[in-house]
Amino acid sequence: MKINTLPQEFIGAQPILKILTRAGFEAYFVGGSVRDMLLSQVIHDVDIASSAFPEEVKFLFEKTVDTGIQHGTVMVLDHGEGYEITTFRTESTYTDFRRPDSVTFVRSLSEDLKRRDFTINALAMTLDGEIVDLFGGLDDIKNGIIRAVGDAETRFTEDALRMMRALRFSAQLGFIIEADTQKGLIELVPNLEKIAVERIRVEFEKMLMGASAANSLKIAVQDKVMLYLPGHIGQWELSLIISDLEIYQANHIVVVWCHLLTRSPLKIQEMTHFMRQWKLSRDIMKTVIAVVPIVRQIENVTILDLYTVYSYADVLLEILKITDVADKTIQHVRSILKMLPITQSSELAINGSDLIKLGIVQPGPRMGHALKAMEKAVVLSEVSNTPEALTSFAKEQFSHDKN
Ligand SMILES: Nc1ccn([C@@H]2O[C@H](COP(=O)(O)OP(=O)(O)OP(=O)(O)O)[C@@H](O)[C@H]2O)c(=O)n1
Repeated sequence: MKINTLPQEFIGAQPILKILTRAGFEAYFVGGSVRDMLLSQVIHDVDIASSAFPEEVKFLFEKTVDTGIQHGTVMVLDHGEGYEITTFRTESTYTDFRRPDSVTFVRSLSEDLKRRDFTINALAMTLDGEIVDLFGGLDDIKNGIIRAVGDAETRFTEDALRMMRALRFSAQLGFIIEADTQKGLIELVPNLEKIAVERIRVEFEKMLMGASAANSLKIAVQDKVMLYLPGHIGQWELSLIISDLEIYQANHIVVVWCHLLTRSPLKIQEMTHFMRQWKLSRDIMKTVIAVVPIVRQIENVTILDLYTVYSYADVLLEILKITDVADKTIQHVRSILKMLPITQSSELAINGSDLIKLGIVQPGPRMGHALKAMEKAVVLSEVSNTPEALTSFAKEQFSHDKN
């Protein structure tokens, strides 16, 4: 198969491939960029794989940076753009970054492609758009299948994170996981415990933001993946989360965590412990701690007796259909927001430069604090949103502050 009109992202990198091939090396576009182009998705980084060894790449190009030389990756700088060139290699180098592996460089593209995770990620493309498909990746893209390259157990043993990647790609692309690949996953899922939490978290978050998140989470529950992830989310909460995700998915990682914890019965202290287990950033933890109690109050979530739910399922579902809890909550939040004097800080009647002109606050770190205080006072209707009211409020509050 040949792609006649290459997307811009590849055209910019074509001169790099030309230099490599003219010097007698093989060079291809590989990995996610080729997959995303074929799926008409946004192309992120264009990766290049080559038979040239790192020293040979550095000899051929004027400006290079050793971004991952021990793994065979050199970045070439060209017209302000950076392109990563990785030498064809055999062993998996995807294991935990805290345990650097030995890498064997090879001169053959097929050796390189066959140690990649899934057929859809094991496609290569030549400089002029010819697709190299050694493992049926094109058919799998057409038919919507996540299939390990060769033997699934071997691929998952090389890097257990690939099991999370299978679920993540399945959620993002709406692809099914092929039977042998799923069998390998079920077999090797305990190996997830050996993987750094940070790596698992990235895949888990991407999975939950995918359009088919509900389906992937269902598989994760059925195949016991959830048992090997940090923290503990109970069966009942998981089923709630899955049914939420069937309709709507988070568009940001903060929303992912707020959603999960809203559905959990954890108290604040326990939530902090759970989030530490997942090694979430301070910022995300702070947001979750602020947002979740509010959402819970609005929804008035109660912990239900599972057996009662089971016994009265039909009646309960009918009542829920009628009361439509989620929709009511959204309307409630919207009506609260509508009643507030402002919806964002830019609507404040005076701004930072007004405060400077009035000589109340000097430019510097106190400015942010002063603006936040004005915003909060207006939102809580302690001060009217007029220049006069805000000026006297600011004078009273801040003019004695030292800048
Ligand atoms: N555990 C992994 C990670 C990556 N890869 C290979 O390395 C390529 C690049 O990996 P990465 O940039 O992590 O992911 P992408 O597939 O590009 O996907 P995304 O950009 O959506 O993360 C993949 O396509 C795949 O061929 C792999 O075989 N095993």
